[in-house]
Amino acid sequence: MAEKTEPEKRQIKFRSAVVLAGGRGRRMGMVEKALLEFEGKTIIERLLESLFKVVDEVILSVRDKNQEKKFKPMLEKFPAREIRFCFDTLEDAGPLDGIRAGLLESKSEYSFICAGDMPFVNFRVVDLLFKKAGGNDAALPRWEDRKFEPLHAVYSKKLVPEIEKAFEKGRCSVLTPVFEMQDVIFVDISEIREIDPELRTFANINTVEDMENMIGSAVKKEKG
Ligand SMILES: Nc1nc2c(ncn2[C@@H]2O[C@H](COP(=O)(O)OP(=O)(O)OP(=O)(O)O)[C@@H](O)[C@H]2O)c(=O)[nH]1
Ligand SMILES: [Mg+2]
Repeated sequence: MAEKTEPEKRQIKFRSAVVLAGGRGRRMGMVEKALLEFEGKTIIERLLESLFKVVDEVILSVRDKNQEKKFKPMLEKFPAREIRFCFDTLEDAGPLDGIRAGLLESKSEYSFICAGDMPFVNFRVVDLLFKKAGGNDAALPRWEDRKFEPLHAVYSKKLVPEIEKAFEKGRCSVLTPVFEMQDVIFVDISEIREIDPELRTFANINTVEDMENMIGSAVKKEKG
């Protein structure tokens, strides 16, 4: 994989987002995490409100029709927006199968892909990732210790054939196909920190404790 530092500037005109929601929420006791509510709003509503500031359509990547039914009522809050569902083809294969379904459903060459348990995704960071991805294969946030945020990144449809190859080899890790692409742009966390100093954009809710901490910090912010 070649690392590019100077991205070719090509503007992406139509932008899509794929929100992954097909997980089982095992660490939280099998709850529908995206539909968890705090301060009168669900995580998914917060996420969609932010995303629609910078994308033209959102695809909700769910397991199956049964799960779709649970999310349908929420769509009424976004009557003027283009929101569609896509469905997994494998059972419990994890986010990579949801990403494949989302990219295939997407009308755009480029999609921002994120987890549905991220209530504070920052639209300015999403905008930055789209700008970096234009003309390349992906824009992926990279931490100082070289860890990545593959579930908060922009990908082109070129990822789909790489996902197919990964599955053929029995690999389900999201990063496996990403690193097979040629032109992946890395966006250093320091650049994202300039937009979102506390990096709340990456916060995701995996446990009851995460949820309690998030509510606690929201209450503190209100008081302070
Ligand atoms: N479409 C789809 N999305 C998935 C699948 N597995 C996980 N995801 C989503 O990928 C994101 C990151 O996964 P996790 O944070 O581990 O969520 P989870 O799988 O529900 O939680 P745990 O069961 O506790 O690991 C979440 O938004 C999940 O909904 C899957 O098989 N299909
Ligand atoms: Mg998570």
